[in-house]
Amino acid sequence: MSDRNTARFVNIGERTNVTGSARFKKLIMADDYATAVDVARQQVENGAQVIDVNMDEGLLDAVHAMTTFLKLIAAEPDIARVPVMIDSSKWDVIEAGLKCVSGKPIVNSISMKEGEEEFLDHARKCMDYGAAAVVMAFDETGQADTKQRKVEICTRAYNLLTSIGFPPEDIIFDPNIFAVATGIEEHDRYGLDFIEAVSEIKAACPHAKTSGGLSNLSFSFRGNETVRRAMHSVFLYHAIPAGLDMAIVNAGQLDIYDDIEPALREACEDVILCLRPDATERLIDLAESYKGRSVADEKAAEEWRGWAVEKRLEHALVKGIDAHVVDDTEEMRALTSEQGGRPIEVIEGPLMDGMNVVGDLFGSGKMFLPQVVKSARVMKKAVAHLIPFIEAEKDLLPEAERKAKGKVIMATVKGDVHDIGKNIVGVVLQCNGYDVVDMGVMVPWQDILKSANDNKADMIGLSGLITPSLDEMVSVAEEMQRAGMTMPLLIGGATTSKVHTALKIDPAYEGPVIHVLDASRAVGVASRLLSDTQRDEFVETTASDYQHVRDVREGKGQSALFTIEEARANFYDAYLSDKPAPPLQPGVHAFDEWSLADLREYIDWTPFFRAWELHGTYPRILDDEVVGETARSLFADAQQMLDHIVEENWLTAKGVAGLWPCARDGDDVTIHLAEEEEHVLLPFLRQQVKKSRDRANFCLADFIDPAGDWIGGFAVGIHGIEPHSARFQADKDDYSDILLKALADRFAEAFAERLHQHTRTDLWGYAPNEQLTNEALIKEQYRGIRPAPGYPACPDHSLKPILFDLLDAEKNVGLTLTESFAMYPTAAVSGFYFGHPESQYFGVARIGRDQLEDYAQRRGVDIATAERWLRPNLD
Ligand SMILES: C[S@@+](CC[C@H](N)C(=O)[O-])C[C@H]1O[C@@H](n2cnc3c(N)ncnc32)[C@H](O)[C@@H]1O
Repeated sequence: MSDRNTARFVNIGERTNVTGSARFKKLIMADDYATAVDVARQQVENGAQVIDVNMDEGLLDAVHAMTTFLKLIAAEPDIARVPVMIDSSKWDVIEAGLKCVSGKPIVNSISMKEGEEEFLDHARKCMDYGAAAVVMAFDETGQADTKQRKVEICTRAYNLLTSIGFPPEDIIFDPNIFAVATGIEEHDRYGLDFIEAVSEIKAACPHAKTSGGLSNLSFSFRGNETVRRAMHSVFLYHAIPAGLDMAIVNAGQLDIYDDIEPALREACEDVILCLRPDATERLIDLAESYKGRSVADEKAAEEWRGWAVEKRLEHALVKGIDAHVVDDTEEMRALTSEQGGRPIEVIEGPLMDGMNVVGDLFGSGKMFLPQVVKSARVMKKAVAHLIPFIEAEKDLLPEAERKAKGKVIMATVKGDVHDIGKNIVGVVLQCNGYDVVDMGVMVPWQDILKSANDNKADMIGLSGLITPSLDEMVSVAEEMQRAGMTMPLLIGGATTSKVHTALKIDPAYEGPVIHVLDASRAVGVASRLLSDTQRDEFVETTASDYQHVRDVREGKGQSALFTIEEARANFYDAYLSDKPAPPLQPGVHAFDEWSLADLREYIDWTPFFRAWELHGTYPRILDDEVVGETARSLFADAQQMLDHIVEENWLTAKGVAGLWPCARDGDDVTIHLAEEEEHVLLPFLRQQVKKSRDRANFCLADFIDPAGDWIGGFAVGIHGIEPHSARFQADKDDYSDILLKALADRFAEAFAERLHQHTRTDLWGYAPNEQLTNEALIKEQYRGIRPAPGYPACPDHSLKPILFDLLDAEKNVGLTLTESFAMYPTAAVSGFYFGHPESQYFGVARIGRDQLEDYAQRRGVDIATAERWLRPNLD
């Protein structure tokens, strides 16, 4: 905003509002009032002259929260010097608040929504407390949207209020700021109508003031802070001279009008003042180039655009900025051509030089994965621009091919659908000059071997996330051996390990086998394998390292096991009188479309950063000295994509939860499906490793009463990523594609958390009054557990078909299982619910031959099948 405007304009701080600030909400929900008071203090320090306080949140006792908070800030002289705006849609909360404020309060808000009588009743109460009141332009028929309605309603309210002696200087009209640039034509005049209405209201209602909630205006640009700030400043620049006295704003976030980039300022002005029919489109187009940029970035941005084209390309690659890369690549190509050069030289010269800088920074730990993936996106866009030129030249110069450092076949093995890790490694290799043939997911060994031969590949990289994939990788190695291949085999993915690679995969194949710990090691491994000078030594060192792992394992012997009978005798003796009461709502409950906006609040962000190989706990990671900057930028991009996902309904969250009567029968839990007179057996495994006397040999069945009890199950899945993923891939945008997949995974986990909570409070209802913050949920500070098949307490993935049948998960959630029991869509979670207060997670670990045979018999399968299912728990 301009300096000339600020003098008499009043900023109302908006951060002490649980509906508008996730952080403030978190603090209040966690009863952390001390930090919440600091939020108010910061608002005042940042220039807020009034602070708006809102505690309208379904799970909160808003009266209690409002009174507690107001009393606390009343005791802080540096905060209490500014008036408080008590903001609630509930009158009892407002009245409770009025009782706690010592200075002049402001009520936000009253209106004629419920008719004149209630309006005047509330107005009289405000007068009793000496409070000013925000009067919304809202009447019995709804909110005022046009200028005419705004003026009409406010004038009518003014006449009513002054007729009962309400002081006109205590009236603050809020004629509703609505979102503009939404793409809906009727919204085009919203900004202008507000500004013009303010001017007319001020003329018609002497001494009354006007206000508005500014953040609505720019709602269409959520996540794009630069554009939002510019819109707000431009809006105020015009609304204040028209008579706007105050607005609810983030006081620390207003730009100086004259400092806004002229093109952006003009585009905002066109939208807000409705100056041209294509104003929205123009602003949206322009907004693209401001995405994810801070004000400091922008200043830097202007500077680098003046550099020489080679430097600009390098800068774009290192910073991952794709906004101008096609123009710059074209400029470079034209320049090269003028000097008699060929288009391929643009790749081999400046683009590869830039990527080498990226590679060096990544290799030396000065750059991190998300940035590298962004750089790769820039590179791909540049290369895509050059390809037609290179191809057009091919007839003339058939040898004009890019010389790759090597060719790598990448695949997620048969039965597995997870590909985030594989995609990240693929991108990292590509941007370091390797040709990557990405075969996708669920690839059978036959196809992998064929593609390796057809493409004359230099190596194969296998990826997998679930434990059955480990076996599949052994099969690929065996088949490569049988086919007489010699190329290196790279192994990666969450459940893979150096030990498993050394013990199981390496012995199956005589060629080099290398476990790649994470994407940051992939380039180092690939380059050493292809280096004339380093290869032999690297292969030998790794092989002897793996031999050493095998020797140690051999010499160490294995932990002693109880017999299965001894282990059962040492079961965990839960205090069964504490078992949960029967559910309030037994049976199966399907949820077709759980609100994504609700799930967003339940996201656990720490694993999100881990997926991008940024290690640290959220939110501290954002301030981490080393990775903080990258984490913040990645997080901002994630928020921006989340805004789109939620507002434009990109994804659908489907879930199902079931609660069934059951009883423990040895290590089985028998579920009684009453209506069908049918029994379903859930066979669990028991720890067999010898324990000292006071430690039990756990089995999940131990948490269930043999005399009768209840157990639950759930499955959730996130649908709908495909069209968006395809769009990103078509746009050569791996960064957004990986981001989307990682966010879909986050939604699945958040849904599992949310549904478990709903089960405890409502469906099962054994914890009806539970009120935990998201942090407490993530720390599992609730009663009960939700063990997932494939995880250590129930490691057998083959329990999933049983669970899916009970829940009818295919129909209710649209989930299917691969032959290795991986769930599809990939962003999915399933598991059991145990409600006993002593139920806990543990690891089954190694089991004996006796339990294997017993388990095979209980499941009604042959030993070989049981062996396949339980392989990770055998020797
Ligand atoms: C993998 S984390 C996921 C939650 C995390 N907040 C997230 O968003 O990614 C925790 C879940 O894994 C499963 N889990 C963890 N340890 C387990 C164990 N020992 N046995 C069975 N399931 C386990 C449970 O389903 C638990 O809720």
